[in-house]
Amino acid sequence: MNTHTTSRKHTGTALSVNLNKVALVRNTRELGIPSVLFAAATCLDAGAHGITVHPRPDARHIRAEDVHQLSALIAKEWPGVEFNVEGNPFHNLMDFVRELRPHQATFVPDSETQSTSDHGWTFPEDAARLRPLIAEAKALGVRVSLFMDPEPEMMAAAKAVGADRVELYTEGYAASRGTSRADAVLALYAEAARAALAAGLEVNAGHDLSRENLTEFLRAVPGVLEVSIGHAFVADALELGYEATTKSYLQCIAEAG
Ligand SMILES: CC(=O)[C@@H](O)[C@H](O)COP(=O)(O)O
Ligand SMILES: NCC(=O)COP(=O)(O)O
Repeated sequence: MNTHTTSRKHTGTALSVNLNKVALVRNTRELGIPSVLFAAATCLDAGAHGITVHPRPDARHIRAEDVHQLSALIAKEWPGVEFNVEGNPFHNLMDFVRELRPHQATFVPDSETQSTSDHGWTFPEDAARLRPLIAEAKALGVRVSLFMDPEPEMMAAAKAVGADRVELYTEGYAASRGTSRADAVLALYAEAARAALAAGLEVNAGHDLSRENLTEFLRAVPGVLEVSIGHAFVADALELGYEATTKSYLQCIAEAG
């Protein structure tokens, strides 16, 4: 592979592809397929702006060697692409931050055994223990994003502990669509984003975003710099392939204006 120097400069929201579920399928046999690296290269070739992984402590999907290999691949072949590593900073995430210094670390308050991420940080309860780890990651040159529920009143506290960004946990939005609460829930996400921006934070979003709900979300919620999408993306890629799926999600972002 040669170095891909095509500019990754873009306006609007960046698409970061989460490869957890490629690794989940791979891990069901000892054959090394589907390849996480091939998935990353193909999605990046198709125009994705970044790669996200969530190496959980039980290595149910993304393993430590995946994180190291993706970090090396992006650094060597994709200088303009962002690598976002998610995890609980009180479990295994800081080891990756210290060793690999990814562009971004997304702090997620998951327990070691929970089936998926299902809540954000809370303040003031989490502030004292988060502050030094956020400072350490930033001192290493790593942008820190805190996984947060859409709670406008929590955004100033997220800024106060040193976060650069918040990632709005969007499962609640996805689940509300088609219900009587849909408009109110989407309005809450917009209010949370405005509160984050007013506090001096940048805004990411993720969890259960899909081709069905992405454009509506980005039209309603201001200032979203990055969406990280994995489960629906990989499901779509099983039917459409990585290239067409990447281009389809980029089109959803473009249609948001
Ligand atoms: C933090 C978050 O919402 C997702 O990024 C997370 O990576 C999902 O984890 P699973 O892929 O293990 O469900
Ligand atoms: N931070 C969200 C993410 O990376 C992927 O979440 P999902 O699309 O797998 O739900």
